[in-house]
Amino acid sequence: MTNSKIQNLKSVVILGGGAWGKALAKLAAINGNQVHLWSRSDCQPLEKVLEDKNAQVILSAISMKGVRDVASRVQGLPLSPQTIFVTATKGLEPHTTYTPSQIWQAAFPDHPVVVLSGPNLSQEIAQELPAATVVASKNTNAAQTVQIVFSSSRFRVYTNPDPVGVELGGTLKNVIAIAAGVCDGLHLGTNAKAALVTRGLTEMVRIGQSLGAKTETFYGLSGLGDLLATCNSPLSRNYQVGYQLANGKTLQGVMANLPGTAEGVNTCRVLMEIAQQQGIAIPITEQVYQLLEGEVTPRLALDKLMLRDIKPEFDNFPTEQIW
Ligand SMILES: NC(=O)C1=CN([C@@H]2O[C@H](COP(=O)(O)OP(=O)(O)OC[C@H]3O[C@@H](n4cnc5c(N)ncnc54)[C@H](O)[C@@H]3O)[C@@H](O)[C@H]2O)C=CC1
Ligand SMILES: O=C(CO)COP(=O)(O)O
Repeated sequence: MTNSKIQNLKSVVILGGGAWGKALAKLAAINGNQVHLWSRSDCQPLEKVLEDKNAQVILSAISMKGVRDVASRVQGLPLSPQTIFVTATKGLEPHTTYTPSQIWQAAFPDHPVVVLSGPNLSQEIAQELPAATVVASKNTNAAQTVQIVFSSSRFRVYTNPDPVGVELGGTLKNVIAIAAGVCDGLHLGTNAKAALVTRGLTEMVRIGQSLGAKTETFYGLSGLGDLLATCNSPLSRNYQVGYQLANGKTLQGVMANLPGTAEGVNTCRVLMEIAQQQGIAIPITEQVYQLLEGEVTPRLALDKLMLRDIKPEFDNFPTEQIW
């Protein structure tokens, strides 16, 4: 290894020993970084791990429901002021509607926070199949440091200056993936799936714009890229939720047997709060919400989407400039 490569090696602590935490730990370790994976079932307490490891990078792959709790535990610990926080969670906090990076940034206002998100089904990454992702931060140096930690011949990492957009792409697509699972579970065909995913992207952009994201980001890896991966793979837990609901299972039954976390279920509820507060039209999300609440059947949800008022494809289309 060259001297400059050795200088770039980091002490990395990964919080969360689920499917994604394990896959990311493996990616950082193959580059020679010193990696410690912590999970709440470990015998070593979090406080002891962070004191011992003197982490330069702390990455959280905790599911949404645990993020605030873990961030508060880390908050009281003595860390180097240069420590970079990376968040790989794809969810929204109920009631506050905060994204994970907003929780980490509020807990550590003087530290750089980087979002890592992209089309990254962990089982494929664990099998060492090629994939690409995005690391986004307002702090360019921090994003570049994290890019080096994870980049390899099997994992291509891009930087992006729009952390909100990157984080929301990974979060919002989970709800559309539930709808895509329903679409496939009902055998509605390729045309229906294409329409659903495309209109789903429109909803993601609308919400993203209202929350301060850049529209272009949704057409990149962390938006469209992750939407395509998750809506087309039975490896996605969110897709599985929709698929099994379409096959007559109850939400409770599906969740009881799901391997790991399907964040889209909680995200859908939070999105309904945001959309109602801000008057944003999100018809697909609304039908997913009603389905999850047991208020409609998959077939009725489909009919309600197909029979909405007819309208132009785009809001505010600049017709005179085009024709
Ligand atoms: N599995 C995947 O393919 C990918 C997952 N993600 C996201 O990463 C996050 C984690 O996903 P997975 O690892 O798949 O889920 P998982 O269900 O396999 O693991 C979740 C982890 O969070 C930990 N956790 C939950 N609450 C906690 C608390 N209060 N205190 C401490 N730890 C707590 C669990 O112990 C577990 O280690 C989710 O937000 C998911 O959307 C992102 C990209 C890919
Ligand atoms: O985010 C993911 C792929 O990028 C994982 O999707 P699921 O959480 O639906 O399994």
